[in-house]
Amino acid sequence: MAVPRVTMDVGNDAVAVITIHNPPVNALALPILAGLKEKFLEATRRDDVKAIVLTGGGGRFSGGFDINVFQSVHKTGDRSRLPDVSVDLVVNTIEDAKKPVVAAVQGLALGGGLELALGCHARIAAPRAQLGLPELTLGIIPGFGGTQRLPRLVGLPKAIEMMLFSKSILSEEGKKLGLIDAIVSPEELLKVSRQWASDIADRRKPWISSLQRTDKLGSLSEANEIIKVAREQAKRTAPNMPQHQACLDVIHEGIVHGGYSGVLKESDVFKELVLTDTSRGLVHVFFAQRATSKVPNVTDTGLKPKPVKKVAVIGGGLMGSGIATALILSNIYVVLKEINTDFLSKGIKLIEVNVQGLVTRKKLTKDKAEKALTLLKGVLDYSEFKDVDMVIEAVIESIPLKQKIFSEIEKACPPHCILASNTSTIDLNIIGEKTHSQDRIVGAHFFSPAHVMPLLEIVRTEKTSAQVVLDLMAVGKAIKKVPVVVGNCAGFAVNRTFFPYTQSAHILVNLGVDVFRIDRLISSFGLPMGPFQLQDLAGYGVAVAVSKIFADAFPDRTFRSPLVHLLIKDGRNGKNNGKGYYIYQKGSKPKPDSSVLPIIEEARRTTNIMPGGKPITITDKEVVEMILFPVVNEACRVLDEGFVVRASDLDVASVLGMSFPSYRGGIVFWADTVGPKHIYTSLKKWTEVYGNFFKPSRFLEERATRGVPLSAPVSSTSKSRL
Ligand SMILES: C[C@H](O)CC(=O)SCCNC(=O)CCNC(=O)[C@H](O)C(C)(C)COP(=O)(O)OP(=O)(O)OC[C@H]1O[C@@H](n2cnc3c(N)ncnc32)[C@H](O)[C@@H]1OP(=O)(O)O
Repeated sequence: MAVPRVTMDVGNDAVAVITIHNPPVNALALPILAGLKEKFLEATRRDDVKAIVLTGGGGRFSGGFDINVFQSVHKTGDRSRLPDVSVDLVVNTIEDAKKPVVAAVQGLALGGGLELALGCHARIAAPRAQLGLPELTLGIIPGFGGTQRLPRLVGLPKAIEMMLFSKSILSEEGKKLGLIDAIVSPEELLKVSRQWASDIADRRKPWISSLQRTDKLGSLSEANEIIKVAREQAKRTAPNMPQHQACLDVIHEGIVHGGYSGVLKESDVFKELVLTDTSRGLVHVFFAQRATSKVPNVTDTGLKPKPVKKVAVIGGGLMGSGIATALILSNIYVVLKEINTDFLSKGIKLIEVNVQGLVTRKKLTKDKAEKALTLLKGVLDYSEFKDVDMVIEAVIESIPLKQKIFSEIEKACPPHCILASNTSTIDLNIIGEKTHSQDRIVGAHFFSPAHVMPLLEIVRTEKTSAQVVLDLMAVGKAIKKVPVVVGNCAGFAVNRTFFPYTQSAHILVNLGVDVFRIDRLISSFGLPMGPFQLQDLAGYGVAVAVSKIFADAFPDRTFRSPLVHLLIKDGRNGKNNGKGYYIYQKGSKPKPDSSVLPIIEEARRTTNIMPGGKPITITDKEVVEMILFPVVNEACRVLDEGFVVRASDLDVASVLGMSFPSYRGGIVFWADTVGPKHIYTSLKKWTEVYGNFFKPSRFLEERATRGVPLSAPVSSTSKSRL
């Protein structure tokens, strides 16, 4: 691995080009920051240098401060590892240098990388360079002066949008906003930047310190109003995260007391936020997500992914149409197969609606939408399957139907074709039982809506070949999903881990706890909605089918709640027919439906589990724990039985597939934050009172007793299914 370094070359034009070399993204590791200081001081000292250009090697300016440093601060609690860069390097050494500095930006300038460029006296960029301050996604705020300089260059509303929503822009937009001074081709970038720096030194171009500017800030009252609106919005969109309000506090400081005062406050707040649980969770998710692309015996074997250009999707329902949408949006040719013209046109219509929805929400241009739809072809037979590289079956969860389809596609497709199923629960060995192609059979489990949700759970059986897994991972990345490779068991890793979630919610209701209170508490914890609203959204058919599969697979820990059947008997089917636990009316938010209460009473009478026939008294915290600890318990079994490569894969899957709050780091990380011992003793106590559903797993018991985190690697004696 190349050693991170900073180089300096001084040309005949008396311009020193200082270059950051730290592949792949030129992260600002501590030696890089030290190297920058040293080279800037040297350039300032040398008489043969009149101006400086700062750039990054390998076609990228910089992906920002080295996030590994945050991780080591999280492990040690030692904040002194965070360097004092903002004042010492950016203000004193770069912005206040006696020689002008120009940033030559290409590829990307993110976080601390962009902040270095903001401290320069001009910025020249190559086309389509990505510029942004995504620090809030790591639970912190920009810490190298970005909260002060960005508003001064692009105005307060745009700067707040870029920081609070971590929204990056391209250099073309940056030019329009005044963030970038000129856009030139990559070949010309250094030449023009050197000339620009020379021109500033010779006073042919203005020498501007961003921190001193106030022309784009507007009046104090305007600024106050903008910040107030942003605060209200952040309260709604990021209620459990401190960094949003903190960022606005720091921006406000700079508006009221000047940029330098803002920089000082920013530096303090940045360091405080690094040690919050939010930052710990988000930094963990950042690395955990990247770790999912490393799969032992697959990505370390020297195999290369084979191109997948044409995919057949079988079934044009909600899932099939979503999957087809995701594929065509990434330029993959799709054949959609249905059993009759009526279903086929419905499937195609759903895809068109999906694509149009993205255009309406401004996530896709009209041109790209039209181009994507030209890649779709609807068919009623297998004749188009003769040259497909992959089939994704997405029909209803019926074993005989899936077995029939797999026998047919084995004959209809070329021998290299990947045979994937989007089943969310059925054992893949059973699906492929009637074929001779077990090595090509794999699960491609998308989450609904498939063109929006980022997770792709790749289910590998003992027979699936490494090449097939690798190819599917590559397809997943090509369609902008995060592929997580898991083993083959009932519900696979994600649905299996989360099956106790709805179950425990039903136990609580049958113990006398109010459904709407449960939903409110789970939403406040950070999931987008509670278990009952989620059940309404999915429709009760799904709830019945899924609970049957888990009841068969795990009868010892299944709670049979009569509630859903009673709701169906009452003519309810959740959001589908507008009536569930909530009432759904077009254009308004779901309203709790009090007429559901007698049905709940009936369920309670049937189960009769309330101690002494009276509703239990329980705190808000206990409600959340009684719903989530059984999920942690199941996660422990999934880890113990070796169905995921590493614990952090379950964290990523829970965040991207189940919308578990990323700022809590994912299900296992959160459990370790809460403490295995507390989880174990709580489950044990509930088992005594409420039965075996809560019984702690062997893995949890052992780790809690030995004081080992749940995320610590599973011992090599355990059986890995991967
Ligand atoms: C003081 C400052 O204000 C604080 C900061 O600057 S905090 C940092 C702000 N910057 C960011 O948040 C950017 C984070 N990085 C990214 O979003 C993306 O990595 C990227 C857009 C730069 C590149 O994406 P992509 O090309 O898909 O590559 P990706 O797989 O993500 O990253 C490549 C490698 O670089 C590493 N990396 C990326 N950015 C990094 C960073 N800022 N620090 C350390 N490592 C980083 C990744 O961990 C990965 O390592 P691996 O190969 O060992 O898994």
